[in-house]
Amino acid sequence: MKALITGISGFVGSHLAEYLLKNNTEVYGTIRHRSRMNHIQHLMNDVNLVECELRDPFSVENLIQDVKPDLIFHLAAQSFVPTSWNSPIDTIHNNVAGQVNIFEAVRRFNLDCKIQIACSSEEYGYVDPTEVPITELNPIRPLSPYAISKVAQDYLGYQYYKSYGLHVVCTRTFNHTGPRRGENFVTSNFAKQIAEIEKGLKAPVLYVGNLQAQRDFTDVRDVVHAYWLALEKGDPGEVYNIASGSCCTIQEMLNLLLSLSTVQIEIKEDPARLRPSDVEILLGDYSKFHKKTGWKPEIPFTQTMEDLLNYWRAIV
Ligand SMILES: C[C@H]1O[C@H](OP(=O)(O)OP(=O)(O)OC[C@H]2O[C@@H](n3cnc4c(=O)[nH]c(N)nc43)[C@H](O)[C@@H]2O)[C@@H](O)[C@@H](O)C1=O
Repeated sequence: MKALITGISGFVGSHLAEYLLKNNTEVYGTIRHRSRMNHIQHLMNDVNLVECELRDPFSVENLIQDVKPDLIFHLAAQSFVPTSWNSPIDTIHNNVAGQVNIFEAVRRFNLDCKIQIACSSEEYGYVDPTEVPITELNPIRPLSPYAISKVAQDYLGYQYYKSYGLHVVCTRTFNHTGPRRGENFVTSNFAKQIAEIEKGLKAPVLYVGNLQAQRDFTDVRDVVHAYWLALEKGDPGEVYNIASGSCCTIQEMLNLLLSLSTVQIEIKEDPARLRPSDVEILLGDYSKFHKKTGWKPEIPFTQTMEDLLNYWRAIV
């Protein structure tokens, strides 16, 4: 079994590569010339890396023709919400064109393969507090260019399934974190600041944005297991929420991190961290996916946050 991971050098890509290798799957992954390889350095002898620019149809055609994967996990994306306000067209083009190029190449070469697309809870956007937990039938009310790009990816998956019979399974994943999470994202950003303060590398002041938002966090190691099951047992043309089924405010997540540290820290709001519009609450119902695959999250949130903090303690 040959699996292709787009964005293998990223946070989720590196965890998925580890998971697939343990499952005796041959792993191929796309990188770009400017990709940082630190997350997959330890896997270099076990995975096959292919340089590919997903925005370039020729590059993607060569990739699909050369690798001929049985499974594609399409993770590569511009995934940081604030960046999408600074460069909306770039985010939309990157995320949408990349996926269209993959679909078109698979279709044109008549490749018999299953494709998982990494969509997002951000697609739900504005959610009334009476509308939680969020099922796949909740309204889609995106609040950022990033969310729009994910809605487009999501609906393209449905359209290519209906129009051409491509085996596309869409996962709408809620927030996820764990070791190697990029430092821009809130859990990692706070954990890194704490690790730096503990080492005396930074004054004991932790900068924050909106602490009232509520998010549903799953461990990345549970998420990559879900992606595997999505292709093993999920139905093509279907959408599945991947979530933990509980949520906390960002303030509560911060309190948990602070409780794992011994240093005294002052909290300060940094206005630059506030967004033009923030999704207030995301709390997912993953029962559709559970019924289909038996998946449920296994790793407790406290464990995830402890592992994340220790990850930063080891590298700052
Ligand atoms: C499912 C979805 O999950 C992620 O999107 P996100 O929820 O925007 O993730 P985040 O970690 O940037 O923010 C979470 C919340 O935390 C608030 N917040 C407070 N203070 C800071 C702060 O200092 N930094 C950041 N980044 N956020 C902060 C911020 O305003 C927001 O309410 C991506 O993986 C995305 O790709 C995806 O698909």
